[in-house]
Amino acid sequence: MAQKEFKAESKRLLEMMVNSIYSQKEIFLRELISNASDAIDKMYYRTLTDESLSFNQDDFYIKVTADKEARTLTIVDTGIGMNEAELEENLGTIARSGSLAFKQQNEAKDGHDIIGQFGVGFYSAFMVADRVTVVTKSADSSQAFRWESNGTDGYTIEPTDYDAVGSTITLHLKENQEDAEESFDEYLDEQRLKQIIKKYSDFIRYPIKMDVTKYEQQEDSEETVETIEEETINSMVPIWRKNKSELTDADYENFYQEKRYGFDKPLAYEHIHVDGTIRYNSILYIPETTPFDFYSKDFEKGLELYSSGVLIMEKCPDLLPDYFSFVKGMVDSEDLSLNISREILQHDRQLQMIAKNIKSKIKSQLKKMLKNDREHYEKFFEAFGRQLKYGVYSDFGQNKEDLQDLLLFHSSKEKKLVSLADYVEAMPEEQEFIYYATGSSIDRMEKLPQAELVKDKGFELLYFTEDVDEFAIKMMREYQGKEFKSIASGDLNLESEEEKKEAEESASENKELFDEMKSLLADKVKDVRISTRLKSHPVCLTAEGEVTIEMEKILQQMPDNQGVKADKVLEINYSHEVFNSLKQTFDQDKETFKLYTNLLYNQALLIEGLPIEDPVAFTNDVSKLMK
Ligand SMILES: Nc1ncnc2c1ncn2[C@@H]1O[C@H](COP(=O)(O)OP(=O)(O)OP(=O)(O)O)[C@@H](O)[C@H]1O
Repeated sequence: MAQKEFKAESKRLLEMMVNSIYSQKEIFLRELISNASDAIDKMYYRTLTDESLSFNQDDFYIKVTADKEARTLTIVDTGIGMNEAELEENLGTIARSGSLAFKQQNEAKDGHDIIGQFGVGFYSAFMVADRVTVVTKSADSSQAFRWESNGTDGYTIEPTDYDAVGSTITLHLKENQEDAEESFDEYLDEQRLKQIIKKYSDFIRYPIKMDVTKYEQQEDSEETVETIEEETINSMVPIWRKNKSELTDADYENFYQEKRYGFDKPLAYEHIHVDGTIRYNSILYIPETTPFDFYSKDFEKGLELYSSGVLIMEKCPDLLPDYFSFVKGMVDSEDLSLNISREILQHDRQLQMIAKNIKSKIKSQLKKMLKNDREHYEKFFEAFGRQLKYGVYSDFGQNKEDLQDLLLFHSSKEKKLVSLADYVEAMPEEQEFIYYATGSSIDRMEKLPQAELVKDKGFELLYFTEDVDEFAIKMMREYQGKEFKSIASGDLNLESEEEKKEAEESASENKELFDEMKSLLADKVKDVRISTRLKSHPVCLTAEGEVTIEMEKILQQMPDNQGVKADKVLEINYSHEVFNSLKQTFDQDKETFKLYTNLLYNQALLIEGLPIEDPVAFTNDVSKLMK
């Protein structure tokens, strides 16, 4: 029989698994039971919806058997099974292609325990076993197959005999290691197995059976008689049907992990029972960390959808708006039909009502967290805040009202994240606008010449570091009647009447000078004018109109870049001594005036983080100054 190699990625993951010193090896059982339960879910659904199949509740179960002599642990399920191609596909490779890269990346950072951060799945069996055998027959095939592997040299697949549809996974447990204080015997121990099943898999909806030893005292003698009885170990009541008061944080955490909603811990959860015009139970989770593929096109949002306890869809996208796509969890409703197709489901009124209800629950949960548990909220926002900002921006801003109070931005004054409500509340009476700066880092924005005057007035500035920030804010236009104002565009309205008059006078006095500069920079800027926003710096670039310089930078990087440009304005600080030199050269030395104009323009580009069009010419210009 030919031995097949694991795919390269799987091989590396297996090595990690086999050599793992991960402390909680017991979770392998949770993973295998969870797979068994998923397989039964599929079979259960099929027998309920296919009239040619007969339905018998007792047909659906998982059985765990330990054989001390053979040192094997067996997990039998009556699920949907796998055919040869599925065996190959599912157990010879790893489904999620990006996952290994992510694991490796994080392994370096976090050391050995990283394996525990992932849904280790089927391969976790190799943490405790040195050989794993899977015998399985698919519901769609008359031939059964046997897959076997020692976890290192690849695997074999061969046809075999197996009566029923379903799978049997046999783990040949590793030898105990004397020096490593590791004993794999514990996974043969009845009590220990019961304890692990109770701990992690109590809410599995199908019976998890075990042959349990019972001791019975004989009536008329001292002797006890040992009998073996099959017992269901788990309580089987799905967690979502239980009362919140019966459940602990650990129960919700276990469910999250058992369901592999994420590889981390949930940051927050919400258990919802609704019993009115719509009826449903739901458990929703906010993960602690951003899934590695979250901001990629491969990420699929959605909640598990059950109809009266039967799983009908693994990821129902219609239950979550895009901006809450990070939410994980499930919904179970009696009001949905089992046979509903994906297309019809989308238009189902009940489902739409549930989705609406869930949306508002998530929103209020987040608001509550923001108000009562800022530390957690900031953690959440760090992981998923960008998605909320996209939410404000997308769909032509129709969700901005829903989301605006969930946003946080860095504040120049507070040196931490503030909400828009915090900002507005702290605004001095005379402050008209919500000021913001955009840039690649806070450090850079702190030093922006345009920021000086705003800060000098005692006004707070919001620092936007993410591409989406300014687009989102432009969509909002205002918050609580206060307009957003970029410090690098338009009129900031900061100067007093007197200052305004002075600036106007200087502008008309120096009209020719500015006209000359403008014509020298004709293809580069739309205007050159006196600045009312500068204090200690001689120049800056600003933008007129809707597109700011930062937006131009972002739009230029987009694949479908349509060459959108900001209308740039070179602003000159007329109180700066550089302006006096400029005036002098304008009157006496046109060549130097041209040189200064170019230098000032290029300085302004540098401050904005924009590339200098001709760096050689620029350095030549600087050299000329030194002569
Ligand atoms: N007992 C089983 N019966 C039928 N199919 C199974 C069984 N166990 C595993 N599989 C199949 O093998 C696949 C791989 O399982 P594995 O546990 O490695 O990952 P997963 O469950 O898909 O995802 P995760 O990475 O979240 O664990 C499953 O998706 C399923 O299709």
